[in-house]
Amino acid sequence: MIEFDKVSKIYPNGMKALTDVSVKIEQGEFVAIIGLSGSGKSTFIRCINKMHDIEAGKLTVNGIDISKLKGKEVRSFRRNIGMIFQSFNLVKRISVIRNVLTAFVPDLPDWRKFLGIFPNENKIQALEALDNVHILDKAYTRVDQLSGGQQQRVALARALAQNPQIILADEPVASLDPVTSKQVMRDFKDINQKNKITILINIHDVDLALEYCDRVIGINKGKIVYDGKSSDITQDILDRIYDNPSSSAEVGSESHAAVQ
Ligand SMILES: Nc1ncnc2c1ncn2[C@@H]1O[C@H](COP(=O)(O)OP(=O)(O)OP(=O)(O)O)[C@@H](O)[C@H]1O
Repeated sequence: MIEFDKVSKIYPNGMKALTDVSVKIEQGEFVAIIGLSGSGKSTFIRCINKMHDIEAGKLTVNGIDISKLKGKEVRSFRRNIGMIFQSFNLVKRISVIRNVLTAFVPDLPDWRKFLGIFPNENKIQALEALDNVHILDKAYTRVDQLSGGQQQRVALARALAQNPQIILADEPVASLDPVTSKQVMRDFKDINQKNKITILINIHDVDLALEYCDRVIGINKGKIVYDGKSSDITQDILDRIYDNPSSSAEVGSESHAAVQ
């Protein structure tokens, strides 16, 4: 379980990005974090894997108070958390499988790291992860020959190969076209249901959030203003989350309806 208890995050420049945030996320949930640009969505998910330290409150992950973790403990804690970025964060000039294999590097003895030789067991795990996201046929293709959607699937396979309990995804579909975005969201959903991995996604596309995620957390100026089922979201709730509702925040707005 991930538990925020009155968590506040203040950046060194004095910007209060999260204020008194309290929320619990159970193992196996699929949660969308929505809100205006700058509302604190990335900060929220990045605090969970300690990419950002918190200034007040308590943040526990599976009972561990993460503020207390140091050095090696942080690295081993992060092994349980896969991170996906909008920009994929892959090494473009090497093959898909080698990118996925990087998930195993921290556990390799130095001689293997030095020679870049992975045990067969790791190769099988990497291929299984690629199969899980329906991209096994691209295992030996160079990443720079793949489309954006395929690259995001490789990033997802790399996260899966870590065998994580939690996946944090920071705007994973923001740079993808609408059709590919849906495919990638479906992959997240499959993984969530099949492997019972907790998935938290920051997402700007409200329709995608409502279609694929079970729970929505709405953040406005660093505070949670909605936390509930996707199916309970109404236009009034979206207006509260987005202050000044724009077309992008409307459920089934024309721009999104066009892609369905
Ligand atoms: N490293 C930083 N130093 C100072 N302020 C920061 C830093 N990172 C984020 N902020 C500020 O904290 C607030 C929350 O930022 P955050 O990136 O969490 O928002 P967001 O909702 O993810 O935005 P977006 O949707 O644009 O990615 C913003 O006002 C932002 O300018």
